[in-house]
Amino acid sequence: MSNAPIAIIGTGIAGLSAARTLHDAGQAVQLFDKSRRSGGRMASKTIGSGTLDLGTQYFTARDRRFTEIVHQWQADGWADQWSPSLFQSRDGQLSPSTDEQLRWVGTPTMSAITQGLLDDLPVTFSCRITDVFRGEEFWTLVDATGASHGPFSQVIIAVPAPQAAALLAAAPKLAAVAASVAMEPTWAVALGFATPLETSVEGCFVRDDALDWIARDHSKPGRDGSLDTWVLHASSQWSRQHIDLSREAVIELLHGAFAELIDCVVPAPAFTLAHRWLYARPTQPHEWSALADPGLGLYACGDWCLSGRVEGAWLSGQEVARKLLENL
Ligand SMILES: Cc1cc2nc3c(=O)[nH]c(=O)nc-3n(C[C@H](O)[C@H](O)[C@H](O)COP(=O)(O)OP(=O)(O)OC[C@H]3O[C@@H](n4cnc5c(N)ncnc54)[C@H](O)[C@@H]3O)c2cc1C
Ligand SMILES: NC(=O)c1ccc[n+]([C@@H]2O[C@H](COP(=O)([O-])OP(=O)(O)OC[C@H]3O[C@@H](n4cnc5c(N)ncnc54)[C@H](O)[C@@H]3O)[C@@H](O)[C@H]2O)c1
Repeated sequence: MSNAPIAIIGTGIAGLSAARTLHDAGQAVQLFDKSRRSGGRMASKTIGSGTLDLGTQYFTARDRRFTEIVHQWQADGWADQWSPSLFQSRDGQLSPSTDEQLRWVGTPTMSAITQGLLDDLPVTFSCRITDVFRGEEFWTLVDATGASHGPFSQVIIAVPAPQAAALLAAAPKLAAVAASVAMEPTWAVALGFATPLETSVEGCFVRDDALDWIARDHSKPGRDGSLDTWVLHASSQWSRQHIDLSREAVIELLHGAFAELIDCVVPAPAFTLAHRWLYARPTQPHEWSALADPGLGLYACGDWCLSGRVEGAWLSGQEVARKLLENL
């Protein structure tokens, strides 16, 4: 057995779930991410004095193992329950839609969870891995600048399926599985109002043309900042149809749809932002848990291996760590 560390590509919840478990089992890990910080689709955006959750809005916990870890995160101060005043909108009709479901958010921002998991594990940010190849004994990673990283004993790829497919070239069967997963885009828009909107809506499931979900970000626990902030998510279909639209045009259209939907006057926002998530969610859930070629030492995990939600991504990371440890 070699002393070379295990490389993990991706510091979203799946990669970090695996990293933490491997580290706790005494394995050395080295993480890489193309972004400047951890979180992936659970990342939060800093806007002036506050922050916004532009991707994941909340998460639910149905699996016992995930429920236990979420309670641990709550005890650590990284997560808390969010009980928004919930509505739904169908055919332009807004109506209350309360339920009993427990919903969780990171505190004070969604990214607090991945930051907590990352802690002081070794990580290289702003490093897009473009090639993963195996020599006689060890793995080497190559980044977009052409620089090499290694040697590594094993590699875990924890990125969205279409990006994972290219990095799994050394294991064609795994690459083919990843390549078979279609992922849908989501346009996200944030609006900040200087004066709070006069509505009791804090979250709304929408089934109209453009929008899919709206949330009063400011209503989540631990959020500060002076603006009344809202996040709007377009439906997969609308996002696909408007995939190449400019940010300004997307803000204008979704702001218009929001103003039509909400039951109050919507003044001009003091702040706007648009973000395009190209690989927001798999078109359907899968039951792979994680992909593994133990002989080679190449593994893959991510939300696309399970439910396409935070819970599925975390469970997939657990499963990849379990498989890897089992094969050491
Ligand atoms: C708009 C939106 C709303 C959502 N809402 C919810 C919700 O309300 N509830 C819920 O449960 N889930 C929601 N989700 C889904 C949830 O965010 C994901 O299921 C989960 O965060 C996926 O985690 P992951 O670790 O698998 O992938 P990611 O979070 O995508 O992490 C992958 C990481 O890999 C990095 N990366 C990619 N390619 C490379 C490369 N070549 N080299 C280096 N790094 C690379 C990326 O920068 C990223 O940090 C939402 C997603 C989006 C986009
Ligand atoms: N936009 C994206 O890219 C993206 C990606 C992944 C997940 N998501 C969203 O994340 C959420 C996570 O799913 P979950 O199962 O953890 O959460 P959940 O149980 O709250 O919601 C699941 C789905 O059930 C319906 N629903 C739930 N409560 C409702 C209510 N009170 N009134 C009306 N409809 C209600 C909605 O259609 C909702 O999408 C979903 O809403 C999903 O659409 C979005």
